[in-house]
Amino acid sequence: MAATKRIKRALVSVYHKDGLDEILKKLHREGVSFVSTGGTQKFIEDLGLPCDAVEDLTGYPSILGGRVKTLHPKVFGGILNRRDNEGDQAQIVQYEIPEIDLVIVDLYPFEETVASGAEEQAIIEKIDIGGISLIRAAAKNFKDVVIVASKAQYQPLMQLLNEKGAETSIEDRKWFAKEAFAVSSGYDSAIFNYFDDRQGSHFRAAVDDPMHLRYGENPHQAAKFYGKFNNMFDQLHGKEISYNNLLDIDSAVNLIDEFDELTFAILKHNNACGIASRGNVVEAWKDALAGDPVSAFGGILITNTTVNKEVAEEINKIFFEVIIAPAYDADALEVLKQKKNRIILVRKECKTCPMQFRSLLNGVLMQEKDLSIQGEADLEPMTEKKPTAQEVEDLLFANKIVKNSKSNAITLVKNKQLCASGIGQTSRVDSLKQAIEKAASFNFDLNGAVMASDAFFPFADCVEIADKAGITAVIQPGGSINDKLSVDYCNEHGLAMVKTGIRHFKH
Ligand SMILES: NC(=O)c1ncn([C@@H]2O[C@H](COP(=O)(O)O)[C@@H](O)[C@H]2O)c1NC=O
Repeated sequence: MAATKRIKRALVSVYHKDGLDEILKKLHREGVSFVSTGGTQKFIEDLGLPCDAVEDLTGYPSILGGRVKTLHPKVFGGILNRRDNEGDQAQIVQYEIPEIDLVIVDLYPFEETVASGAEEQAIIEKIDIGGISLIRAAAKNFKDVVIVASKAQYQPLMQLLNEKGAETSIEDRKWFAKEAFAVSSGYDSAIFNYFDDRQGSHFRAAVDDPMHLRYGENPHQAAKFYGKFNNMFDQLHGKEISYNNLLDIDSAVNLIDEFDELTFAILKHNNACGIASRGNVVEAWKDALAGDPVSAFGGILITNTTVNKEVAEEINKIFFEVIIAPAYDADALEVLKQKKNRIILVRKECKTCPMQFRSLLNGVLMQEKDLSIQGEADLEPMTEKKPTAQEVEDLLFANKIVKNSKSNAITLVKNKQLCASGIGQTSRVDSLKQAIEKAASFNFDLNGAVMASDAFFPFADCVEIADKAGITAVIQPGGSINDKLSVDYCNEHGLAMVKTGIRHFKH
């Protein structure tokens, strides 16, 4: 019980004053006295409670336009002195420093100021110095001091006061200290993001309000998303987003962003199982669905055009989890909302993070996102036969899909429609065989189709299998010491092959 402490004096310095009334009144009833900075002091006194001015404690006024108000040994000595350290105690007596056992801070709203589009000078003034120092000091001395570092901790503090009066245990204080360091590290990360010219692009484990997810990869795993989902999407309908939903949504967005033409795509487990570019949304949907109507069940749908009622009625014939579009006609929404759980998302104008992170072992991997897109000018012919104009369009189309498919990946395309992909196989030959078999099972005629490979061909086996399936043109990165084997085969059998020089592994 030795670690139980009673709060006697609180330093309160909050930017937003709301939400504190009941806490302050309760603390007052428990005999706690207050010391406060200008605006907060006025707020406390307006509640009819006594409050000392921090200026009277320090003997200094607030100076430099409020940049220095609590930064003083009388304040920090009162927080940081170790109650069981003789030297510390002698010094606080010598310098007449009153002890402070509770610190309540609500920091200057830095992120909100940045988001409001304010001028740089206004933003810089919202970098809290005194408040963050108070938080760090009080959290460091959690053995003796309670730190309430943001409004999010008002409720736990109120609960504590209701349960125990002004008494706190070491466990209570340590919990508040942990929360305080989450606030201070999140705050500094936000400031770093502002100064970093790749804004928002780095890993911020400490963002203040992660999005709660329905569950993780499996229902027995809890999960959170550290990001700003609502900046990217408006959810119009459906159940709470899950971890797998987010992975699929990310894959869907990355895929659709490759296409300028009107396109519809269906994804399952992060890979496209159907995609087509067409002159109107109904045709695009129908030809995407034809790619693999079996896998489409329970899939993620994405398009880069408005969803109208006609296509909504077509889509409604199958079960799917999520639909993403830039806009929906009102009558289309009525149709899509018929199923209660369906997640309907409007994609907003908002950039995705240009960096990728992945946790493994005891750390986090970071890499630039694969943002390389190949156009016609990037295609280098490798064979005597050159691809036709139609084949070039299909090769570029296939290359965009294979880039967004799990390696080893092979994609077969005809007339800007995905015929089939082979994905996530340990050998490229297996990927190709899987794709050919799948295309056949959905009645695709591969004569005149094209093949994309996410990495080079070490042997001629893939082009040989492709040729026998009717494929007439191939796109690949090139760069194998054995490129010649595949090129020779294509020359002997009249296939066109182009290389891009860019590998698109996706593990
Ligand atoms: N400069 C200081 O010494 C200082 N001490 C506390 N603050 C902040 O001042 C705000 C409260 O000011 P007021 O009580 O005057 O409204 C709080 O957000 C607190 O985090 C300070 N301001 C910025 O650093």
